[in-house]
Amino acid sequence: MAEKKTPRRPAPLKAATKPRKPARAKADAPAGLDLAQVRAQIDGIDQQIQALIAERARWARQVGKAKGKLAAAVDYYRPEREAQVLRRVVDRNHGPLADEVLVRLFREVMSACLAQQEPLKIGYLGPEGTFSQQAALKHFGHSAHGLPLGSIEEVFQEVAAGHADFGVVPVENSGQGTIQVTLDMFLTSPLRICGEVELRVHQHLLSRSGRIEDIERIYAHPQAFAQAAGWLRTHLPRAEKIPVSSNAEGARRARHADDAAAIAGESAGLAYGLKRVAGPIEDRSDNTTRFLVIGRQPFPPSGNDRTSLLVSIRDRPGALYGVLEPLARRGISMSRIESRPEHGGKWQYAFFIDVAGHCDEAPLKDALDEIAAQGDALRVLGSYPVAIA
Ligand SMILES: O=C(O)C(=O)C[C@]1(C(=O)O)C=C[C@@H](O)C=C1
Repeated sequence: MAEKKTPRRPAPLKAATKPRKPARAKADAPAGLDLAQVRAQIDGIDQQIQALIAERARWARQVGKAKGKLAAAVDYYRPEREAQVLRRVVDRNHGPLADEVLVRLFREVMSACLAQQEPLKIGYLGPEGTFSQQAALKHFGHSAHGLPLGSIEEVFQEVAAGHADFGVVPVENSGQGTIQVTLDMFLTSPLRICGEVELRVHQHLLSRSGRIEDIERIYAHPQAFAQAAGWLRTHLPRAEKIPVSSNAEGARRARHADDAAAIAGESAGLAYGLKRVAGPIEDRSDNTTRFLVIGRQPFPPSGNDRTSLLVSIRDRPGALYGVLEPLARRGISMSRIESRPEHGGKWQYAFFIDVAGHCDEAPLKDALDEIAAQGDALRVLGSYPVAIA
């Protein structure tokens, strides 16, 4: 039986001594081969790839055994290790496939290897076809089991209750800024951030008939209306805009009438049988949404990490300076700072701060100790690998 085979010892990694991304690793296949000969080459390579994937899967099982008896699938998941594997994939890549294509393939391989224990359960803002679902698949691969949920709050609740192993929630969009409900959930939730996902977001106008002249009302999430505001002003200035809880929910509603349309991703169009009227229609071509992976436990450093902090500051002169100065003095770069009103008191603010590094490693660890000693309430929301491709 395939499962009983003992995996062979792997050859040492050659990548360590290899210069980074030389112009071309191998010559192209010889010219002048006919179709059958080229396909024979591909068949041979497929056979090798398949054998190697099977061998890798057997080693991944061995890793599972080496971790000892663990209670659940979530205990086998190692985001820091996955990030290291994927960074090596990017470092080794000489083309012709793009880094993000190879990363996607290797994520799927790891997703399948991990699912041998038991698939991870991932909560996200549903229904089927949302960008949150795409982000969850991008990060955890198709072997994970998706749980579409009704709201961002519900994603937090289901992860906290242990019904989902992890959740994927949007936190900011490159054009529209913060998704405030997500940040506000961290004010009361004990959950940790254990990953981030960046997703290029392309919005499309979708409808049952596919004809722009039929459209009198448009369903979409308020963020999608904002991302496509310029296009809508030019092309459909009189259409009624109806906000809904997610773009996929808009697509679900728009499938029932010819005079309705939705703004959503192509996957929502496919899920609900809608035609594309126009797209992409986002005003900014680099439209990207950043998602956070939320879970119940912290993870060790991966070698290139980011840390999200939540600081509640007592009102005094220079209070924010006192938090930022220990970071700046150690040369720790800050990628984001955001203030939100605290639930506890009027005119009290909490600061969400993203910095480079892992909270268990110098120099960030020392800076955090110094900030905590000043008496401000400091919580590490999580240290996690910087998003890859
Ligand atoms: O290295 C591990 O700890 C594994 O379990 C193996 C593996 C992999 O397929 O490479 C699978 C799942 C983990 O999330 C990380 C890596």
